[in-house]
Amino acid sequence: MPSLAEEELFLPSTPGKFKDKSHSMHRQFHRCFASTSTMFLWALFLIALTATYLSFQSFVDSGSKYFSTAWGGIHWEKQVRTSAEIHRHNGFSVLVTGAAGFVGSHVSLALKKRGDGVVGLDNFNNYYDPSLKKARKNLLSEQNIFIVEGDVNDARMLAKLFEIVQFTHVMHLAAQAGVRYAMENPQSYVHSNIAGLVTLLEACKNADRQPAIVWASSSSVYGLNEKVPFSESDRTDRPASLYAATKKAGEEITHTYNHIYGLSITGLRFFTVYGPWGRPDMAYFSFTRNILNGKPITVYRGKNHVDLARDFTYIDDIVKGCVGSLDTAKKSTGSGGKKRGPAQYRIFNLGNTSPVTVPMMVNMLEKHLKVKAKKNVIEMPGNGDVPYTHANISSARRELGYKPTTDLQTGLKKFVRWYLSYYGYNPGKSVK
Ligand SMILES: O=C(O)[C@H]1O[C@H](OP(=O)(O)OP(=O)(O)OC[C@H]2O[C@@H](n3ccc(=O)[nH]c3=O)[C@H](O)[C@@H]2O)[C@H](O)[C@@H](O)[C@H]1O
Repeated sequence: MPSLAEEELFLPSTPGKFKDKSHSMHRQFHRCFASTSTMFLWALFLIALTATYLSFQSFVDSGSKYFSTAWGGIHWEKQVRTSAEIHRHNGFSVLVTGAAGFVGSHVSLALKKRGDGVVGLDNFNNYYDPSLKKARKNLLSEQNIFIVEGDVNDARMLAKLFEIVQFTHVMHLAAQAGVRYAMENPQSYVHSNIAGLVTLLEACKNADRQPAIVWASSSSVYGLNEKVPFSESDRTDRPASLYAATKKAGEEITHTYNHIYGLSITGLRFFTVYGPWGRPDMAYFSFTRNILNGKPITVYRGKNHVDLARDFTYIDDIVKGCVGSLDTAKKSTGSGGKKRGPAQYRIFNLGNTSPVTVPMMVNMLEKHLKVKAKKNVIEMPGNGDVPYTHANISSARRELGYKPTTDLQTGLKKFVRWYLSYYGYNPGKSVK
């Protein structure tokens, strides 16, 4: 029997009307039944809702599988195969990720020129003007280098590429670059530099002939290290930006894949790479644009009015370092996900070994552009920047034959010449 309190709960809300007890119990049963079935229906509804949400999530997560029609098909496979063809004795077939990027496009052209097979991969994202990436793509296409449009997070697409081509090497340059942008869009760094790296390493480790991997780390891993010049054995456990932290994480992640699966790994710590076809987000590039447009530039300065300095490194020198790394990389030892012996693991600084202050760099630009800059000098905001970089390159010199030959003055002259030929002297034209 229901208690009074329970009974009261089921009393009709309309007061003043008499109901006999059996009638009331019958109604209670009905109400009880009705409420149980309502709850059941609600539960069903919630389950259906959760299932719909989860399947939508996985649909979105594997977005490129469903949204991208940019890869696959007989014609696409033929383009990949043709692009990967080797045209020299003992040549390589290299998958270059980030091939429509600054360093990626230069490295791809250098490899193709000497007869290696090159297949590019790029997601053409809009971190900076995608039309510049398309222009680089056209440049590569003129040299018969095909760039697959896709993301390194797309495991199915990578598996397909490895099924079509037995890559001897992977030059992994796809990344979310930029030190300060990490505060605006932290997730993009995790997506490309961590998740994307792992997806790529998984594909490499599963390949039946595992490729040797050379990939782009960064000088930013030295973070708050004060010992100069920076040597590969220096501390790298105090990153100053999320960008640096993801690159440092990349070094640890590649180490585990080397250790567990026998992948041959070479990590290259690039020092502020600049030159023709460069990245519009970098200071030398955006300063050039602003100076030509008569707009002010913001020059950061360190504590106590100390100028910031960078070991600016010219693109052609970096390309030589990349190619030298590929040439000296030993084979991976595993196959199909199984390690068969210890594999090579290396890290090199690729810098210029002669830091130049940012105001000096601006002076050089003014000279080449023949225009005076309008400078706003402000104290460096706490946005991930480090005051000074300087590479010790003795390891790269010894093991890769790396020897930078272009000083900043000469390199900026070449950059300005390219900039003017590409954009024209066109004040008012905006470059993203
Ligand atoms: O070696 C690296 O690992 C990194 O190099 C590059 O980073 P950075 O060395 O920071 O280059 P970059 O932005 O050109 O700033 C140059 C200088 O100008 C100063 N700077 C910058 C912007 C500005 O508006 N004003 C200014 O003074 C700024 O404070 C700095 O002192 C790559 O972008 C990065 O992807 C990564 O590869």
